[in-house]
Amino acid sequence: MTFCKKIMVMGTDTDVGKTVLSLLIMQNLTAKGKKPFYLKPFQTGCVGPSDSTGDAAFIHRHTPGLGGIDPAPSVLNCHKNPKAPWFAARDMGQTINLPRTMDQIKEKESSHSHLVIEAAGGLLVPLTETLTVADFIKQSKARPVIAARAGLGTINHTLMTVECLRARGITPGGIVFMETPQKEEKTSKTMIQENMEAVEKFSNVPVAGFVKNISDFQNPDPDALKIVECLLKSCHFA
Ligand SMILES: Nc1ncnc2c1ncn2[C@@H]1O[C@H](COP(=O)(O)OP(=O)(O)OP(=O)(O)O)[C@@H](O)[C@H]1O
Ligand SMILES: C[C@H](N)[C@H](N)CCCCCC(=O)O
Ligand SMILES: [Mg+2]
Repeated sequence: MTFCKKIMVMGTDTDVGKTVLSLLIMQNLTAKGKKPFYLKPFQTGCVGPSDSTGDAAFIHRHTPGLGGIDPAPSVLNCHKNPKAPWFAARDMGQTINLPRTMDQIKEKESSHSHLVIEAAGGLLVPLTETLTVADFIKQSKARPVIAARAGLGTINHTLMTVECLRARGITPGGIVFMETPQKEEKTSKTMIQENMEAVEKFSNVPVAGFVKNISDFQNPDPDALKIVECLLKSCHFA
């Protein structure tokens, strides 16, 4: 596998921890003296590109050196309603222009050493009436890593995501399980281990680990940073 300067943080669903995983990757690279650029090409539920509640603002708030910098250049398509990009754009009388978005990404690529790109929702979420997030990932040529929920149901969703990528000729670089705040009872350690075992065995994609609940995003647990280091190594991102 060749070294890669573009990583695509994708997920098994919306709300599975893609932004938190992107943050950990940004923090890892920044700590190594690199100057990564975060991109959120399709942000829905977006009041404006500088929106303080958006994913890009979250990344900026918690990445050393980015606090106070306007996150707007990270957001390439901003649509108000919190739904699939196809419909969020359509509600505003617009259509997502994928070729233009790809050009914008290429431009960022030429001016930054590392890009951390966060996809939208899960793999088959529509961007337009004919294109999905999977088409975007394929065209981006970025190395995909998968954020997955840690709890019950994740084996099926994660394995389907891997199959779906492979069916399109896309090779996933690694998987990280995230402890997202859940209303239901906390998932037991045993079940999390079983989930990781099943996914690794049936998918043959390296599982970097399980990121426990982070209480301070400015200072994540050293274990979380170790998992990200292992992920970046396994997918040859440097
Ligand atoms: N390891 C973790 N520790 C603490 N909170 C987490 C963790 N992972 C995710 N979360 C929280 O879970 C929620 C969903 O995570 P996140 O925003 O990263 O999901 P997402 O996949 O990026 O969603 P979207 O599809 O909207 O971009 C957020 O409130 C986030 O802060
Ligand atoms: C609004 C949300 N946070 C995401 N950005 C968009 C998620 C779209 C999910 C569509 C679906 O899978 O049904
Ligand atoms: Mg997000």
